[in-house]
Amino acid sequence: VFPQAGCDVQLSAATTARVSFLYTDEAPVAGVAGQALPEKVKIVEVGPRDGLQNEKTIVPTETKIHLIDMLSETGLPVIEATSFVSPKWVPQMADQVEVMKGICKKPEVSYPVLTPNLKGFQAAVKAGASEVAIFGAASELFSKKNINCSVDESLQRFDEVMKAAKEAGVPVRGYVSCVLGCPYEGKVAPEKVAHVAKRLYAMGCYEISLGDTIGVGTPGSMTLMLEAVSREVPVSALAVHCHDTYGQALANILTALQMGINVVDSSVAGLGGCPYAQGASGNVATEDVVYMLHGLGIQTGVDLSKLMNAGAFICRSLNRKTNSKVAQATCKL
Ligand SMILES: CC(C)(COP(=O)([O-])OP(=O)([O-])OC[C@H]1O[C@@H](n2cnc3c(N)ncnc32)[C@H](O)[C@@H]1OP(=O)([O-])[O-])[C@@H](O)C(=O)NCCC(=O)NCCSC(=O)C[C@@](C)(O)CC(=O)[O-]
Repeated sequence: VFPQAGCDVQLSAATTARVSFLYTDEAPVAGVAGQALPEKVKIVEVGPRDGLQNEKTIVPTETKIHLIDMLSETGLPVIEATSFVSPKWVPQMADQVEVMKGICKKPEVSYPVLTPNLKGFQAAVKAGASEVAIFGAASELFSKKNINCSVDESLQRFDEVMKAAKEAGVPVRGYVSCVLGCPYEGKVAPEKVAHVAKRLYAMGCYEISLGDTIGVGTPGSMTLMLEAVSREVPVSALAVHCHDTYGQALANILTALQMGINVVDSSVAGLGGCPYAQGASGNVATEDVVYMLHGLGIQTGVDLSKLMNAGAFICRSLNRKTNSKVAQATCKL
């Protein structure tokens, strides 16, 4: 029977034997169709922020803290913890200070937070954040809806954040949303994405995460977009951030890996969606990304079993089913 709200993955010995292939990272495959793949991939877990920001009911702060603490035990190197945005715009993130102060930070894990402007940056640093992310868009209308300013105005605001971050020695990641489509403008030209990515990189962002905010991309559009962006920003500084609305996220990620990208954003249990992109489903599930990468013989450092327990915990807490295919399959075995 499929449980209503996730399932616990404390497997019996017999079941473990049947599903042990799920946990191996010793698969021999080094490439697909002759394409070189990276040996290691850095996974940026965005569940506590991107995953929860769209929840209609306010998730208790203790639940958020417990989720982050569970994720910290999985071997994930980066866990985006919360965002320092206006509580009027995203009420779910209003407890950002309590979350930052409540989590047990592990020295080997980074806990970046979103900061749309200088006010957010200053509050984040005060709350103990040692890494932040700024978030722009390749689409004018999305920029307006999401952060209430044009793309150019947003870049000016980010410049202020970058200057303050440089002074404080805080590394900054940059997001570009709507890289493969916009909920308000439709198709987005790869050149627009490349332009914003280039500006963020030139400002000093150490990594640019390319967001398929509404999950409409395919390996074809992903290839064209990455070709354009990689003419302006080194591939080694790019990450992909795929929502799975059309079920294309894993295929798109594999395409990105084949093009030399080795940083992938994902969300435990596939939680999430963007409050300013109606109908977009969550990020690709971290469990599914880890399963695919380990199956390709690519190291992530992530313990899939512990990750699935974190996914089961948050699904139980939110009283919903997991969106991870791997977690669903394991529950059925
Ligand atoms: C950017 C603003 C603040 C502009 O919002 P605004 O209304 O234009 O800002 P403002 O400067 O005019 O200020 C209005 C009020 O907000 C306050 N304020 C101003 N800044 C802050 C701040 N940092 N923290 C707390 N409060 C703030 C400010 O103090 C003032 O308060 P009041 O005087 O009315 O009481 C607003 O639009 C906002 O918070 N937007 C956040 C939207 C958001 O979080 N979206 C989701 C994240 S992006 C995403 O999910 C995509 C991504 C990253 O995952 C990648 C992908 O999938 O594509």
